[in-house]
Amino acid sequence: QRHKFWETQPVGQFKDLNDTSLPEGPIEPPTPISEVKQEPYNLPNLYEWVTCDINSEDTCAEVYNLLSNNYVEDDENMFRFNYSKEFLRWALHPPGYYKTWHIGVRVKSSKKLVAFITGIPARIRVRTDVVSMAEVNFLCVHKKLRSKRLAPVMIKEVTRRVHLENIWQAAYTAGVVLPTPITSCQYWHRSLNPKKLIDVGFSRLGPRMTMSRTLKLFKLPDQPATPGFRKMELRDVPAVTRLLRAYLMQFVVAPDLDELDVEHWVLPKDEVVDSYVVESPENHKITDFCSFYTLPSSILGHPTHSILKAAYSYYNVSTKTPLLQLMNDALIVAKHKGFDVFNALDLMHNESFLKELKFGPGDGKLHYYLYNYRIKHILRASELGLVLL
Ligand SMILES: CCCCCCCCCCCCCC(=O)CSCCNC(=O)CCNC(=O)[C@H](O)C(C)(C)COP(=O)(O)OP(=O)(O)OC[C@H]1O[C@@H](n2cnc3c(N)ncnc32)[C@H](O)[C@@H]1OP(=O)(O)O
Ligand SMILES: CCOC(=O)c1cnc2ccc(OC)cc2c1SCCC#N
Repeated sequence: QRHKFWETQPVGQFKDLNDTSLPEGPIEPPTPISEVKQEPYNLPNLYEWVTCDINSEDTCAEVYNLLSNNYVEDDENMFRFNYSKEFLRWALHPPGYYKTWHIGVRVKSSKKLVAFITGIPARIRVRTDVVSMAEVNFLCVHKKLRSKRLAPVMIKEVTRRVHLENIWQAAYTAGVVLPTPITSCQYWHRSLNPKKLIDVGFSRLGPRMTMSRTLKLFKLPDQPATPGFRKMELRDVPAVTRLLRAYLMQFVVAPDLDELDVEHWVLPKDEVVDSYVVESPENHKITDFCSFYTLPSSILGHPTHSILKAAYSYYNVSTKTPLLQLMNDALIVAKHKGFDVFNALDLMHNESFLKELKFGPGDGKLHYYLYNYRIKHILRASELGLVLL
């Protein structure tokens, strides 16, 4: 089908899919900063650009409300992501972030926030090439302003502002197929609170399964099984950074994280991100770690349940504890914290534990994209080491 906007962009085009003569790497060269468009793109007359300061409580609340009412819903409109304000502050303020990459659109007269898009800087390795990129996320147009070609303007504006910082590549994900995915991942879900998932209509009682049999099937121990399994602390950052850097080297695409990045992205933050290390009881070495982030969803139109508490598998490294046991401990602590479901993508080595730990496949796919960077062959999900929020 015609992608009138995406066909104009430096991204892998469907028509080039089998052309193996095209080299891997940047599609277009950088341009001199002086040649980058200095002024913002034109918006339709009623609207104006605004740079959103997420540190401002009022602005953060406006962004939260826009996303809470207008961001991504599943195909059956059962759920809508409900990123919290503290999560948004975490997601948008990594080391080296640019305020100017947090872009809103307001109605000139009412000042109502009606659209949003963000970028954050990241070093992403593609094979042996470490590239400075923007991770683009939280693209949202108010439901009342859909199908007016606002999204391409939002995308061009964030691209322009990223170019002004001499960055020429980006990484992003979407539930929709666009030109052209570098890989596609499947979501998997592990029930922690099966009764609630059945109540809301996400899960159904299996054939020949009673509710009590179902509760028993998903029951988890009260405590983790691994000796030395404990919450990650600031003092663990150097060891966890070493573990994570070594582990991510095996993937074709992965973030290049230093200690400051690990401190920001992986250190526990209440109601945002949880992380655990295994400290070997005999020599006190950190041998493994696991992490998951908190992303609730609104449950749409349900009489008694309004919020789904979902944990999302983030980065996990096992060097001594079997990954299966490490992830089962993650399920145990997530259940203990009151999550209803533990979600994971089938990237990295996740396939090795999904079925055995009673995850079920979701019906949604998550497609990964690079902007202005061609990959010769589409990757297997297991070659991907990048989790975007
Ligand atoms: C060097 C730096 C480069 C930085 C930039 C890198 C690229 C960053 C790219 C962004 C990454 C974001 C990642 C991210 O945030 C994670 S994916 C979540 C995206 N947000 C949502 O799904 C929220 C609910 N939906 C909406 O708000 C609207 O439907 C949106 C705003 C999605 C589209 O608004 P609309 O009113 O429904 O549609 P029009 O304005 O009429 O525009 C139609 C055009 O938009 C194309 N479209 C639709 N959905 C898209 C999507 N998710 N990515 C990219 N493009 C998307 C579509 O293919 C068509 O183009 P085509 O005609 O060529 O097919
Ligand atoms: C119970 C399992 O489903 C979800 O956790 C969930 C929750 N909220 C969403 C909001 C928007 C949405 O749009 C694609 C999907 C969900 C999903 S399924 C895909 C995410 C995962 N795992």
